[in-house]
Amino acid sequence: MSYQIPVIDFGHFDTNPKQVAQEVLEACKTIGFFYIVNHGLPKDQIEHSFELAKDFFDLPSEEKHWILRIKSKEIIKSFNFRNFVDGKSFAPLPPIFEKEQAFVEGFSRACHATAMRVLQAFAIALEIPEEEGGANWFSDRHTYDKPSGEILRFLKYPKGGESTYKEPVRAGAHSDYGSITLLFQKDVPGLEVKASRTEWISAPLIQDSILVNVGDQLQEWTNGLFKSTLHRVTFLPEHAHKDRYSMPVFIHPEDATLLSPIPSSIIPPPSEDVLNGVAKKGEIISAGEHLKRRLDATYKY
Ligand SMILES: O=C(O)CCC(=O)C(=O)O
Ligand SMILES: [Fe+2]
Repeated sequence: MSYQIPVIDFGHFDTNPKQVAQEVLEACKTIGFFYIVNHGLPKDQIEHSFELAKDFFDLPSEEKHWILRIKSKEIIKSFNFRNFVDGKSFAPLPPIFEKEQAFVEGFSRACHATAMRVLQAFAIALEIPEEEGGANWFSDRHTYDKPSGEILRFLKYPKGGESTYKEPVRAGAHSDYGSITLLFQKDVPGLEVKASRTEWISAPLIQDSILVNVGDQLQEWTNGLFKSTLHRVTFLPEHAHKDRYSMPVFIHPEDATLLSPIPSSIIPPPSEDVLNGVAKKGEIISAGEHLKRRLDATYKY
C-alpha cells in the first residue's frame, strides 16, 4: 500500500464546505497530515516572517541567549512566540523582534484565523449539530486572546556536512501535543512522516501550501478517530550547503477548555488504546492540564 499526503484546496471551502470537510476528515482518519492550498494567508506575510527568522538567527553571538536548543545533540536553533495579548508579547522580545512586534502579532493572528477555518472543516465533517455550536464548535474553544499553549516557532537547521551532524536524523521522531499544527517550510525539504507503522515518507515542499497535522490532544479528544502521526526531520544531501528554515504554529485549545465528549455521532466511543492518552479512562481534563501532563512526562528523568 502506498501512502501520500493529500493536498486540499481551501479555495472551495466557502462555496462547498461539505466537500472540503470530507477531504479533511479522510486525511485526519488516515495519515493525519494534509497540505492546504488557497488558504488565504498572504504570501508576503509568510516571506517576511522567514526573513525575520533569518535576520534573527544571523545575529552576532551576544544575542544568542534568546535561542533555545531543543536538545543538545540536535543542532537546531529555535525561537518561540506565545500569543500576543492587547498588542503585547507574553515575554520581553529581543530588540530585532520588538520593532516588528505589530507585524509578528498580525502574522500570529492570521495563522490562528487560518487554523480556525481548518477547525471549522472538522466540525462540519463531524456533523456537530447547530444547537451545540455547529461549525464553530472547535473554534469557540480556541480563542486567540485567552491563555493557551499556542506557539509560533521560528526554526533554523544550520547547514553543515554530514560529519558535523553524524546522525541522519536532525529532529527526532515525535508527535505534536496540541490540536493541530500548521507548518511552513522554506526552500529545503527534510520532513518525514510515519505514514504507517513501518513506512517513513517525505513531506515535499509544495508551492504556497501550508502543511497541517493533527496533534495528540485532538487524537485523544476524538477518541482516536483523528490520527496524531509521528514525524521527524532527516539529513538530506542539500542540508550540507543550505540552511533549512521552517515555522511551525502549534494550535492549542484555551487552557480552560475541557476535553469533554464532542457532540458527534461520527466519533467512536472511548477506547483504551488511543495512543499517548494522558487522561485516565472516563476522566475529563482541561487542555491546560493535558499539556502540563505531557510536558511533565517529557521532562521527567
Ligand atoms: O522543521 C520541521 O519541518 C518540523 C518541525 C516539527 O515537527 C516541530 O517543531 O514539531
Ligand atoms: Fe512536530
